[in-house]
Amino acid sequence: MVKYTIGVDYGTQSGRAVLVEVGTGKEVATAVKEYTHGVMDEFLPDGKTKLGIDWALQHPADYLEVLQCTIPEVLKKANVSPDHVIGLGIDFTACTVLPIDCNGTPLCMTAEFSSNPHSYVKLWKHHAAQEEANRLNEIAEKRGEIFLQRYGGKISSEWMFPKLWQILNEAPEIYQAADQMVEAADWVIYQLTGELKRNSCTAGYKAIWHKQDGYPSREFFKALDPRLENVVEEKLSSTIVPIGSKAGEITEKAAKLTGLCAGTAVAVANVDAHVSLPAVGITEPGKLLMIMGTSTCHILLGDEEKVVPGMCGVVEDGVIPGFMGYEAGQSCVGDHFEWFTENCVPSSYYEEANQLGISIHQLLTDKASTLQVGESGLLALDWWNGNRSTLVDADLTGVLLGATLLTKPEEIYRALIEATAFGTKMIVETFRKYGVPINEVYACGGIAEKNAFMMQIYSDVLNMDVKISASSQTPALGSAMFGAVAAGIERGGYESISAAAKDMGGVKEAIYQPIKENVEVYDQLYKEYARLYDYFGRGENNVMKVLKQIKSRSSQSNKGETVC
Ligand SMILES: Nc1ncnc2c1ncn2[C@@H]1O[C@H](COP(=O)(O)OP(=O)(O)O)[C@@H](O)[C@H]1O
Ligand SMILES: O=C(CO)[C@@H](O)[C@@H](O)COP(=O)(O)O
Repeated sequence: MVKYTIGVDYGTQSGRAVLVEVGTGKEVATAVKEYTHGVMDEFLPDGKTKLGIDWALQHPADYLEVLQCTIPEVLKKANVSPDHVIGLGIDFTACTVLPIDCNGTPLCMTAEFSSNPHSYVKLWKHHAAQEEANRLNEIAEKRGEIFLQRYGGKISSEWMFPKLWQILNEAPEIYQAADQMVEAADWVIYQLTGELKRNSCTAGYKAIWHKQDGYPSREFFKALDPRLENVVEEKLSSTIVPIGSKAGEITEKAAKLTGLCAGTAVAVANVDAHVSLPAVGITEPGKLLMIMGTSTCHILLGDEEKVVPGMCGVVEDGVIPGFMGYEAGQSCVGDHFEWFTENCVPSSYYEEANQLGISIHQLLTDKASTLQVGESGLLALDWWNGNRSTLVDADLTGVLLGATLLTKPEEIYRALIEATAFGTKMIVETFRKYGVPINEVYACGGIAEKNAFMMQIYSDVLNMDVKISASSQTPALGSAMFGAVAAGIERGGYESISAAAKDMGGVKEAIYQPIKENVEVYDQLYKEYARLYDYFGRGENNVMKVLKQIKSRSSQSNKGETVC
């Protein structure tokens, strides 16, 4: 009898489920659910409570809706009975964190706190804790905290402790009322199995947890703020469980929600980027995977723990047990293009796209692909949502250089694509410079799937072959594979994620290869990009931060509305 496993991938805008055949990795059915509340970056669901600059929230009810809609849909589409499904795995954006009470209820879903913005899920790209991150980094550096090295020298404002500290500073009542602060990934597993177990991947990459040393010391937290001295015991106390293990089984309640059988094995939660590595078949060092969507994450295995400036983190067993897992990232990739299409493209382009029956992205890509490398005279810095690696600074902003009265939308679109490719090259060069080899490059995610022209640019800029994941739902496939590992051999699954990767992961046959003439021009453009990167990013010209301060002051004095 054929067995199946399900993976659910929680992205920035939607959640997707895929039903996969165990053994072959064949994706039998997929279903997507856009989040009902989307990303809340201006107002709470009441439409009145205004959010501050750089806020980004989600609503946890949307996560349950994903389970409720997509799992029955894939079972129905594939005509598969739930008792043929042996396991379930999920992956999530991270650090995406929420306060819950002692029953596991999110504080934003209680009458008392539903109009308090700090009670909601702080999405990975919530960047309003930069001040806390700056203070944390200063204090950690002064105290010579060695954990800083494992995070490239800086803790990002996207990660757990800056976000918790922001809650404590701005809404101490929420901090007090929270029984636990949890990654959304772990909260969903809690809803499925009835047990709160924290996964070692988010704990390691996002919450400064180390397999041997645990969390930073009480003294460190006390030095940040005396109220944080016992943050670990008070707010993060539940068990940390290694990825690749079983979290529990579907409860009766979760069976009603999902249509799965009670008792189905559920894997410990994982992160969307990290879970993708085995799904493209990577189980060894030297192979960099770019997970390209709203943002890009770069995941790489290594044999040794090296200190690489500006990486997001190196975590033992963080991706595949037995290896060091490295992460780096760019906070703004697809978001960059979305912003551009929503704000800077004339209606005539939309009309043309409509007439041709293609998306605006496709139209701009088609037009951009007729240009020669360097023809537009434009160069951009890809910091529309800050810089995650290698500068770790959410206060950096975008730059477009070289525009004239003749500049066309497709030229800017292309410059934005190139900027993201240059940003990736900077990351690749930094890893290599600090002793972490990168010999091959792979890509997956929405963009790797949808935009061939962009992938060719990456190959040209990196001057390397780029291989593409065989799956169009790579994170979900990776999660499904972890689901099969949670089920174990006795239920028809796998003993390890490496064994599952051999059978179920892989890449497409077609490979993007660098085009020599393009490589030469891109080398010149990259030199200029690297100069701008240092100039604006390493303190030579702090104009971006000055502008941000002025913006913040002006917007606060502008209105009488509640601004959080
Ligand atoms: N053809 C395209 N080329 C480049 N970017 C695209 C294209 N189509 C959509 N995008 C961008 O891809 C992003 C969504 O990526 P996807 O991988 O589907 O989701 P997520 O990041 O939520 O997992 C959006 O930011 C969107 O602007
Ligand atoms: O930061 C991480 C993983 O560490 C991602 O979850 C985050 O960049 C969001 O990913 P997406 O762009 O939504 O795929």
